[in-house]
Amino acid sequence: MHALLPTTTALPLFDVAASRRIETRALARSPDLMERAGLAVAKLALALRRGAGPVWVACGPGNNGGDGRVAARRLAEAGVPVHVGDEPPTAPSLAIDALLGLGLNRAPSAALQTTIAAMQACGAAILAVDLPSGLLADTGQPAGGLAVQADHTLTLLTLKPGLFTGEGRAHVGRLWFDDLGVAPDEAPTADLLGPSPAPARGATSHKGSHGQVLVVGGAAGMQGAARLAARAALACGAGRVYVDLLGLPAGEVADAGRPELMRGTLAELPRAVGVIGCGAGAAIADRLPTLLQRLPRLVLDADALNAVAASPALQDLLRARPAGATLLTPHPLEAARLLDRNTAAVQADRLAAARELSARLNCCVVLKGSGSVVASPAKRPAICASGGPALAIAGSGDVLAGWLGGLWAQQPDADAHAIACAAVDAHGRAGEVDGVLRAGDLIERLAALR
Ligand SMILES: NC(=O)C1=CN([C@@H]2O[C@H](COP(=O)(O)OP(=O)(O)OC[C@H]3O[C@@H](n4cnc5c(N)ncnc54)[C@H](O)[C@@H]3O)[C@@H](O)[C@H]2O)[C@@H](O)CC1
Ligand SMILES: Nc1ncnc2c1ncn2[C@@H]1O[C@H](COP(=O)(O)OP(=O)(O)O)[C@@H](O)[C@H]1O
Repeated sequence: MHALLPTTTALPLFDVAASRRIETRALARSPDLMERAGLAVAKLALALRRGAGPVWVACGPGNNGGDGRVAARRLAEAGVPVHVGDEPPTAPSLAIDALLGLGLNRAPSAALQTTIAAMQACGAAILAVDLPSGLLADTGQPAGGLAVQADHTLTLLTLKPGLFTGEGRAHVGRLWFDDLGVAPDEAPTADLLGPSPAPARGATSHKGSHGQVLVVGGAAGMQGAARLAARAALACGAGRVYVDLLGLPAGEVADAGRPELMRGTLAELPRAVGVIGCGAGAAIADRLPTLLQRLPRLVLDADALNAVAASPALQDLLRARPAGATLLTPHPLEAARLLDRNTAAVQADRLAAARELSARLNCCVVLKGSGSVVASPAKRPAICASGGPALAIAGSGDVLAGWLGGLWAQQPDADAHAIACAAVDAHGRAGEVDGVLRAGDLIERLAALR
């Protein structure tokens, strides 16, 4: 058993169906899995309980409750006062949520809701067994809108996608993992991202070795977005970064605060990585057909995505591009527009939405938000484990778009999926601070962690 985050390596994720298959095969070899699960819960409970009061174990009707009952027995054997039941004891030293795990298949019943509310109000920390009760393991959504908000979750046997995306991070608290001694024996449903190495910079390299980025955006009044993207690409290590600012005459300086940035256009830079759409406004729609047909590698964000959503012709152009050459970075509302549905429907199953969009448009898709999802046609999707609410700021998406472009410029042989996985993880790690960041500070943190 160990605390899981931050992870230093990529890890496999398994949805409910895959977890059940792995569990079934493991049970045939080792029928004592529930004993192991309960023992692991008891050990963690011993470390987490505060004070001399009883450990309250709330057990549900299935095997999740079975884990809880084993944990209660083990704690009692260790001399700890234990209370098993739906109502809290006086002054509990810890509450163990063993109501519902993988078997959750509907909104918690009224009786379970009462127990969940009592647990939430009992004054002790909550340790959830496998999953916070009420949280759907595949999507990270609370079934029927209600799920335990745990202080700790000890997940068992497999890591499930819903612990990391959707509302998962708001419910799991600190995440612990015990594989119960079982090595997964099938391919994962998705990968949990770990850090990727920064692109190498050879001793004799020069700026021409590190690629070019062309940021197209910045309509009148929105130049900041394009400049943030350009500054991020520069900080990432791209050799030369140019901006085509739609709202500024060509002779005007690219960015007075960053003299390293240059003005440029598609005609001058036919091999650059395009970062298109940051602060671009509606004018980008007319530019997109040429950009989509000419630039070999493209990152589309913000207004470029809205233009694509509104135009079947642009969608056809996207589909016609080679595999691995295009990266889309929608937030949930932009993804909803692209999929012609509402934001809640996208959030209800983020993995599925990202996969569907990537298949429809033949692109790598980064569906942003807590637990960003990276999906590409014919590839296993990935979920970002890093990041937090400090990233919920204006311009943080522009910084991501620029970082993606900067990374891709330096790694011309990498496909969109690999670039997306590396950049999204780095962006998240740079955003792990208390309080809030400003987008400019985020760029500096990204550069420092590079
Ligand atoms: N089978 C095994 O040996 C192992 C099972 N494990 C545990 O078993 C859990 C899965 O067990 P189960 O498949 O029995 O599933 P659960 O215990 O999660 O829940 C299934 C039961 O809850 C009921 N239920 C589902 N949703 C409900 C709702 N919203 N309101 C009220 N009742 C609801 C179902 O009708 C069923 O009776 C895992 O999460 C894990 O904790 C682990 O111990 C690992 C080994
Ligand atoms: N609570 C959060 N946890 C993790 N990442 C977050 C959170 N809120 C925002 N982010 C990340 O911050 C970025 C915000 O992008 P976006 O919504 O496009 O912002 P903007 O348009 O202001 O640049 C995305 O990469 C998103 O995943």
